[in-house]
Amino acid sequence: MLNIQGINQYYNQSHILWDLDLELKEGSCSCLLGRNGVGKTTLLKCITGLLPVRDGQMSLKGQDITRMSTENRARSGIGYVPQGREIFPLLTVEENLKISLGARPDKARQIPPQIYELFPVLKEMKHRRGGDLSGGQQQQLAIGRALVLDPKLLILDEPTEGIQPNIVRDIGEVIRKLNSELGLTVLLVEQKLPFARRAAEHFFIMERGRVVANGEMTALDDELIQRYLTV
Ligand SMILES: Nc1ncnc2c1ncn2[C@@H]1O[C@H](COP(=O)(O)OP(=O)(O)OP(=O)(O)O)[C@@H](O)[C@H]1O
Repeated sequence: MLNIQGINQYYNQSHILWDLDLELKEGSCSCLLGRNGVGKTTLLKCITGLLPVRDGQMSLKGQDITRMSTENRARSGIGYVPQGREIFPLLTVEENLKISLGARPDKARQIPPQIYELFPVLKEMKHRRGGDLSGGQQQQLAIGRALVLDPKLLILDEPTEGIQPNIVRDIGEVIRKLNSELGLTVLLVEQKLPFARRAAEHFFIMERGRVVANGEMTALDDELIQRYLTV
């Protein structure tokens, strides 16, 4: 459903992504792995349109999105939960969720009830300011905000970073549910291997701006871990 072919990306003169290819199958749940600085976040930002690619091609469900704006990619079905969550601390939980409503093609005015069903804590706290929530609650809010747009592909950048273990478990369950029950295609960047193994069925490993290995999560063995992931 997402097809990336030969993309190159630069920060000024620094060449970060090198002829990178990646393909996500419809309904799959994949984890992007790799040591710090190999280009994982950069790749996610290229997929969402936050960063331009110099060349190469990206398509979503057959539609060329390579030069499409971030807003139009969101409307086309790409949901993004950024690293560090980036919620609006002074807006309430409800306002944080409503901000995305304007971009829905159907111009819905109400927050889809499913979001409060997935994250009951957001309903309980809907009048609280985003900045007053715990890290785990803010992460749930960031995922909820991405879901407001009813995405087909959900991209999450380190969703468990700095979050207490019981909430990490909840987030893992929500990701599984979104993928297996609601059919969303999921791509996440994750440093915690046990979480990655539980949440995703496929892996992609990046090194120096390229995808150097990929496969079923069950094939992620000690040799690959030693070679590409151990610090
Ligand atoms: N805004 C920027 N300007 C210049 N260089 C950048 C910028 N953002 C990232 N880089 C560099 O690009 C490279 C890839 O960074 P990126 O954040 O994509 O890696 P990553 O694999 O996500 O790492 P991490 O696991 O630490 O988040 C790194 O060398 C980083 O220093």
